[in-house]
Amino acid sequence: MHIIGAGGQARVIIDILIAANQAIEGVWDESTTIKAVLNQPVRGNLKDFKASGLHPFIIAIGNNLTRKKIAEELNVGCRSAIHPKSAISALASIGVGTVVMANASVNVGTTIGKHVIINTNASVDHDCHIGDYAHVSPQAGIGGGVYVGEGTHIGIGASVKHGVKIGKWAIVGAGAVVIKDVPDYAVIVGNPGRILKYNPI
Ligand SMILES: CC(=O)SCCNC(=O)CCNC(=O)[C@H](O)C(C)(C)COP(=O)(O)OP(=O)(O)OC[C@H]1O[C@@H](n2cnc3c(N)ncnc32)[C@H](O)[C@@H]1OP(=O)(O)O
Repeated sequence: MHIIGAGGQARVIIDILIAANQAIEGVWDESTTIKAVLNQPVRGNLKDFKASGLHPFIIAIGNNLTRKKIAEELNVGCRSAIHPKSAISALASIGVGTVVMANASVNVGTTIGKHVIINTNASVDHDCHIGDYAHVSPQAGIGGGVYVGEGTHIGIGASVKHGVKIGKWAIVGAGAVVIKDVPDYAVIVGNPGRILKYNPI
């Protein structure tokens, strides 16, 4: 697998691939100063990678919008990375380019989109929909039947009540407790969650 990105997300994904006994072929990043990540050499930038035609690859970029932009440029040959110690229902689906980290759980009937991050210890319960390019942070808990729109970031330790609908490109702040629907682009903090502002992207 080729890794696009050479930051913290790349380190985590390389660790997952090692745990899953998958070979790492190289890392690709715009930085000219980072030469290697966890002993994996940086072989070139995104343009070099595109020109190489190499695959499969995974986009190891934490920023949801940047991940989307790169995914739209490199749309063939992408794979997901699933930690062997995650618990994914056989009746759930995981999209291409999605990362599921250690001790995360995805329950029955849930659909996870493409290029999503389900971070360490996150719990996504039954019959949820997690949109493309979303990120469910460590220790976040998503109840049954929750809808999360494209590009939305659920912050670390946040809780989302069952049945809630969260719009696209929203941010649920660290530790927030979401008990009612959240509009597109809203930034939610606190318990109960309230709108702090709107995400300007
Ligand atoms: C492996 C990993 O690391 S995964 C990444 C995990 N990271 C996260 O989950 C981060 C999630 N992001 C947050 O919680 C952020 O604080 C955000 C997006 C909610 C707000 O960020 P900013 O827009 O920079 O807000 P800022 O820090 O300026 O705070 C604005 C106000 O909101 C309050 N606030 C910010 N975040 C929170 C929060 N999570 N809960 C409660 N209040 C908050 C601040 O105290 C401040 O209040 P004040 O005006 O009364 O002083």
